[in-house]
Amino acid sequence: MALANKPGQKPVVWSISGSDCSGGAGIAADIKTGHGLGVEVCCLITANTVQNSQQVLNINPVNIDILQQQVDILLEDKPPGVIKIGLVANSYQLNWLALTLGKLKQQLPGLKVIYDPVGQASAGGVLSSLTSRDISALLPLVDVLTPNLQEAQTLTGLNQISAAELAQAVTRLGAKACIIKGGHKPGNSCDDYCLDSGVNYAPQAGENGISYRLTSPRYDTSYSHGGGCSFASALSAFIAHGYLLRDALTLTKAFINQGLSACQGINDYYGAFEQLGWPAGPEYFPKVMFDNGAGLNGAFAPLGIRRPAPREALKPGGKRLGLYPVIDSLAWLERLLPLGLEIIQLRIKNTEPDQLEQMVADAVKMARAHNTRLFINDHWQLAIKYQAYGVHLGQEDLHEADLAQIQAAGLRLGISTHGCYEFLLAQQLKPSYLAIGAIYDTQTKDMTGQIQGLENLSQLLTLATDIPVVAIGGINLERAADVWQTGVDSLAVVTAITRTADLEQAVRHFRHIMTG
Ligand SMILES: Cc1ncc(COP(=O)(O)OP(=O)(O)O)c(N)n1
Ligand SMILES: Cc1nc(C(=O)O)sc1CCOP(=O)(O)O
Ligand SMILES: [Mg+2]
Repeated sequence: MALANKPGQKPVVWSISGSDCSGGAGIAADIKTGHGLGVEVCCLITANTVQNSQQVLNINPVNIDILQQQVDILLEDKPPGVIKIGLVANSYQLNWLALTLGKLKQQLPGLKVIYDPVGQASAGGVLSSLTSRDISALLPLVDVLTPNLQEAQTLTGLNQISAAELAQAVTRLGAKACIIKGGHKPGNSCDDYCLDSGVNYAPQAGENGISYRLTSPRYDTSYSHGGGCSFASALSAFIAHGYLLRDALTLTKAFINQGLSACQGINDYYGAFEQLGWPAGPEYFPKVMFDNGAGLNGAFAPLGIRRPAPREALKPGGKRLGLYPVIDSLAWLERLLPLGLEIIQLRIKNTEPDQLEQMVADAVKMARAHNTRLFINDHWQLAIKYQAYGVHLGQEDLHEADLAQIQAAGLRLGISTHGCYEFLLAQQLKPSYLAIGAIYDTQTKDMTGQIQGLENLSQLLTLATDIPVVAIGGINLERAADVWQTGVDSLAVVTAITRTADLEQAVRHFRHIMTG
């Protein structure tokens, strides 16, 4: 996805919410957040509220005729990528909104709707008299609902159940995804729980979607008026930029943590949340809670320079790994091994089990004879059986493979990631390398919705630790220098090797780029 921050290229978010005259919440929060995150915010104001840090005096709903005129005129030249809904002040507005969203969704097929069900001001005071029954009429049109724990309980009428069960109850009411925010729950950490039943393309999502928890330490500050609105508007902005929900939420949490951290320790004045723009440091990013039952404590072995020493130093002398061909046959291996590459992957798809086993056995023997590090894609049991140098696993495989067994057998592990959510998740397993893809569109595999681009790759590299990073997807000789200059440790390629007319020359050119 491209981060279109330049004027004229900004994604458009419509904010349908109330004005807060004290400046912290509602439309004010949405505009400040949108400005910081490179989206254009169009404002459809539902109410002109009278409030300060202590109380809400009046709501003053806006007539739906005015809202309808605004929809009509904006559709002419600023159609939305995302609609963010905040305060819906009365049932007229709610009914109008349900009708209007239904029409807009038909007219604009990619449109996403994010709804932050604002009922109460954080200073105290009721902002909307709508009942949960009223609100539930809107939910089938909502892609992501962002209630806090209390709002989710009110909406579903369910108490004393976990965030996971609450999120399920909310999605049963019609919302495609639900994020239960943990900001108001006491404790040292702040956990947000997400159930995504299919808002975005997510290859590992099962029938019931994916669920996860993002956790961060709690920031001690009451300087957070408008934090809830800013959360939903940041999420809207990231989704408008084209991020998958899981990445948009991870970035949103980092955005919120960054704002709260700027006011850490300030508790004597009830001020507005600080919208500081794009998250600028790894310290603001949450931990992605993940459990595949492997119970791993340690790290996988680093990428030693040559077999067979099992625990050699990571990238000795700071040497980057360079070219990483990903091939599917012994014939390719035979041609590549004499060229003295540091690392090769055998990626075999759709081959009969006996033939597959023989191929893995032979490949391991051949690579060992050339002291080349051979990773086996997918087939981790065979990799262990024949003592390959390493295993490469995709995100889906992480839930099925026995990582503890791979680690105990002394094999290295490489993991594919596609965005900050997967990157942070995989980083916790301390693999031998992390792959990021797809950098560009690729002919080799359907990577719809997961193209990172150089900008996103560079941002992900700011989250990297000392684990080497491999870039993959659409990399060829013309693009190699740009990708290499981001600072990745390796370029993994399929077609740039397998479709070249002159293999030796292609390898030589790649090497030249990577030493330059
Ligand atoms: C270096 C590298 N990065 C990513 C991949 C993709 O692996 P995976 O997600 O397991 O998908 P398939 O390759 O199995 O289609 C890779 N193979 N190598
Ligand atoms: C196998 C694979 N995995 C990717 C990922 O992003 O995880 S992209 C990809 C295809 C790489 O092939 P080529 O170099 O021909 O574009
Ligand atoms: Mg795989």
